[in-house]
Amino acid sequence: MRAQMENDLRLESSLWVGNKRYLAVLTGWHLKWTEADKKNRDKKAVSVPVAEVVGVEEGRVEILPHKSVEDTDRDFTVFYVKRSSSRSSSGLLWRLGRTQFTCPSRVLRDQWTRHIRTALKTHSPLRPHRLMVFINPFGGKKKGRQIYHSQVAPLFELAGISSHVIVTERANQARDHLLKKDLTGFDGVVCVGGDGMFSELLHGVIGRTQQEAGLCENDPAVTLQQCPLHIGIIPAGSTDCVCYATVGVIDPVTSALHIVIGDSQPLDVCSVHYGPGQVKYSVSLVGYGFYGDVLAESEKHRWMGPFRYDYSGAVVFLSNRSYRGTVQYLPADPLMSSPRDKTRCLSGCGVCSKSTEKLFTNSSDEGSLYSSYSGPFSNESEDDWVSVDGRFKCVSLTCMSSSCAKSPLGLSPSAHLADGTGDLILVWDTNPLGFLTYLYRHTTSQDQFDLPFVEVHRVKAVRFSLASEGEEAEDNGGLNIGMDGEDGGYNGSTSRAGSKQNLATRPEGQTKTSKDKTLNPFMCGLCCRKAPTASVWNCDGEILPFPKIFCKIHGQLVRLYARGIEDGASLKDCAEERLECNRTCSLPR
Ligand SMILES: Nc1ncnc2c1ncn2[C@@H]1O[C@H](COP(=O)(O)OP(=O)(O)OP(=O)(O)O)[C@@H](O)[C@H]1O
Ligand SMILES: CCCCCCCCCCCCC/C=C/[C@@H](O)[C@H](CO)NC(C)=O
Ligand SMILES: [Ca+2]
Repeated sequence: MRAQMENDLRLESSLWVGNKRYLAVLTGWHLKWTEADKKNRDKKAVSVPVAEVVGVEEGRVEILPHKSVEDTDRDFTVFYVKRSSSRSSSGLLWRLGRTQFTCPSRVLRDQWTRHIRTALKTHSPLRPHRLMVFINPFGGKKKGRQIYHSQVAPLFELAGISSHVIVTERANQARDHLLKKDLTGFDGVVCVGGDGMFSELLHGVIGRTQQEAGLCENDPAVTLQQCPLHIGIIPAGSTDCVCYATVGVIDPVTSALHIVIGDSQPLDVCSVHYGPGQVKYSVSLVGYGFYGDVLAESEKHRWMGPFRYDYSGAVVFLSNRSYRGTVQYLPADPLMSSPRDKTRCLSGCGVCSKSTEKLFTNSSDEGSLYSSYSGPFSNESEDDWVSVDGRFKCVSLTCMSSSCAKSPLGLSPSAHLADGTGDLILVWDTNPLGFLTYLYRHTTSQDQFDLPFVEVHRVKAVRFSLASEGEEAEDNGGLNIGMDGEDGGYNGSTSRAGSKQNLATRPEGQTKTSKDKTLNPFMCGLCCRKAPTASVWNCDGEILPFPKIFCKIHGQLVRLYARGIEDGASLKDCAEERLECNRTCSLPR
């Protein structure tokens, strides 16, 4: 059947590109053209997977930066994905490649365009035909509209995608639209903005899917239904962490091309249950302590634009806070992978593919992806939970590496996009220099987990609650100085929650005295106020002012128009220094 289709689509002709003659061959999977010299010996050859052909047009056509069409009888123009490596990021930049072919006759030209279009339909079933696009005109540097109209819309038009564009007028408009309005006929939704806009789409798409399935998303016991609508991200925000961690570059053209060719990347999602029966979703960071405080501080300075995070980071760092609490987690299967295994989740990741088989019972059947998910944990008991009690600088949970321009390897460099787990990072209270070392290592290829006051666990679920008032009063608000070890390092232990050996594992050396305070050069008056006893949660850039939460990772709950990070030159540098590639398939597909 497949061979028959392959044969029907096959086309082979001698065509001209400029003033050179080429042998052009279209099979079901590739379009290849090979330069032929006078003796017909092969010279230069270009091969483009059909899956990466963007479109074909009659005549001599140009799209970017401006559209121009010369309507000639014997010419056709093929547009496709062309890679160029970029040293400043971890992935590869994609550009629109273009080749103009001249045929000996109009009949042959029409045969070529027809065959290429049929091949696209046959081999790229996930290419979108209709998209709903939400533009946040105020995200990042406020260039969302311009980015969409100049760099993205022409590509959508070339690929024959019809888009319904909504420029938002208020926060949560995109989310509400997805929850309430008619979405019939749309293949996917796209946001032009930052992580906050992505989060709106995430909530809208997940909420809508559960509504339609008659499921109560607020109930932590419910196994959520996979979302059929794909999400595309055109980066135009401040951090653009989700885009960076799933594509490897912050580049609107690259992201638009991933959408156009219908790439599909499953993504783990963490549901965060808080307050009286409420839920939020996160893919990049559920963070308490430092990251919560930075977000709360940065919201006061939105007018600064993307710089607000640097400013607030410095303010919060200088205030040197830490918080007491109890963290409980359900460990993931250690045989599958580990956050310290120094691998990296790249396009075609083997760990994620193995997880697909585990997460979905009939993974060989594509249609079953949305129906037979077995849930993040069905067999575990209370005895499987591990409980940790102490004073923390920050507690972070991330479903993916959360790499971004500031931290090219991310919060957890070996985390996976679609393995059904998250990485829980506990940074125990330490002195300012120690914590600065931890933060600084995010910006380099040094291992931020190789510090005595940091631990990381691959998990399926997490609970957090504040210390009781008595415990908190006992050791509130102190400061240390000096590097790790005796003064601030962690030497606590953990216990199984269910085994009731429990808790009280406060790291030694963290008793705060007034003498410590007088020694601290970072005080600058900021700490003279009584330190707050509770922080807030940062849920992908949104503040959750409820300390007590329950988080559960839902493997591959949504799908993005992306394919994970492609191995680029700069990534190779990282790999040589510290990380090994665990990709199982070679690209392009
Ligand atoms: N028209 C609008 N007016 C005000 N706020 C909006 C509007 N449209 C969307 N928003 C909200 O603005 C918030 C921030 O937007 P966005 O994420 O696009 O940019 P950012 O905050 O600069 O980037 P990042 O989230 O990557 O740091 C989002 O949470 C979104 O809910
Ligand atoms: C001395 C240098 C210190 C530099 C510290 C760099 C630490 C970078 C860590 C970045 C983690 C980003 C995680 C992403 C979070 C997003 O969900 C969220 C929304 O955009 N962004 C923020 C900043 O909260
Ligand atoms: Ca994951």
